[in-house]
Amino acid sequence: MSVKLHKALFLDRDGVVNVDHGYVYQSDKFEFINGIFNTCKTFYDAGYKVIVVTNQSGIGRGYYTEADFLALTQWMKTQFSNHNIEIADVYFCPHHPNKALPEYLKQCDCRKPAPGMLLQGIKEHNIDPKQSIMVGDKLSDMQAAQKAGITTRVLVRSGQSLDESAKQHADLVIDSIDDLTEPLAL
Ligand SMILES: O=P(O)(O)OC[C@@H](O)[C@H]1O[C@@H](OP(=O)(O)O)[C@@H](O)[C@@H](O)[C@@H]1O
Ligand SMILES: [Mg+2]
Ligand SMILES: [Zn+2]
Repeated sequence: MSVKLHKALFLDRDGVVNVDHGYVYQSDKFEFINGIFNTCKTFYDAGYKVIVVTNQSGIGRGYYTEADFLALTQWMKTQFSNHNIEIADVYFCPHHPNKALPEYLKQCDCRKPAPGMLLQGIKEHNIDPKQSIMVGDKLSDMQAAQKAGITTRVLVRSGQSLDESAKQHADLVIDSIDDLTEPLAL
C-alpha cells in the first residue's frame, strides 16, 4: 500500500523563527522575526507541514535544561496556533562534540550540519524531501538539508551578514522571511 507523502517547510529556529540573541531559552527573550507568522501561514495553507529543527547545545553546555527548552517550545507552538498555524513537530539536538556536560558530550548524528533531525522528521511525518524546503541562517542548515536530500534550500539573512560558502550551498538567498513566497520564486 502506498503512503501519501507530504511536503514540508523545515525551519531552523534561532535566526529564522526568532532573533538569535544567543542560547535563548525564556519566552520573554524570544523575539519573533517579523513576517514569520505570515510566511508560515501561507505555506501551511498551501499544504506544507511546518517542522522546526534546532541545535540546542545550550542544553549540553548546561546553560538551561531540556525542561526549559520544552516549556519554551510549548509556548512557541501556542503562539503559532494563535495565528492558526500548526507546528507539526520540533526536533532538537542537545549535544555538543567537545563542550558539554558528560551526558551530552557526543559526536551525534543530529547536530546540524548532520542531517539526523531532518531525516527523523522526513520518516516520522511521511515527508517527500523532493517537494520540501529548508529555511536556515547558517551554512550548517544548508549542509544538513543537502545531506537529507531536501531539494530546496533557502538562506535567510535576518539582518546578519552571510558567509560566501553558506550562499554557495543555497538555492535561494533572501534578506527577509517576507521574501519567501508560495510558489517559490527560484
Ligand atoms: O539556529 P538553531 O539551530 O535553531 O539554534 C542555534 C542556537 O542553539 C545557538 O547555536 C549556537 O551555536 P553552537 O550550538 O554553540 O554551535 C550559537 O550560534 C548561538 O548563538 C545560538 O543561539
Ligand atoms: Mg539558526
Ligand atoms: Zn545531537
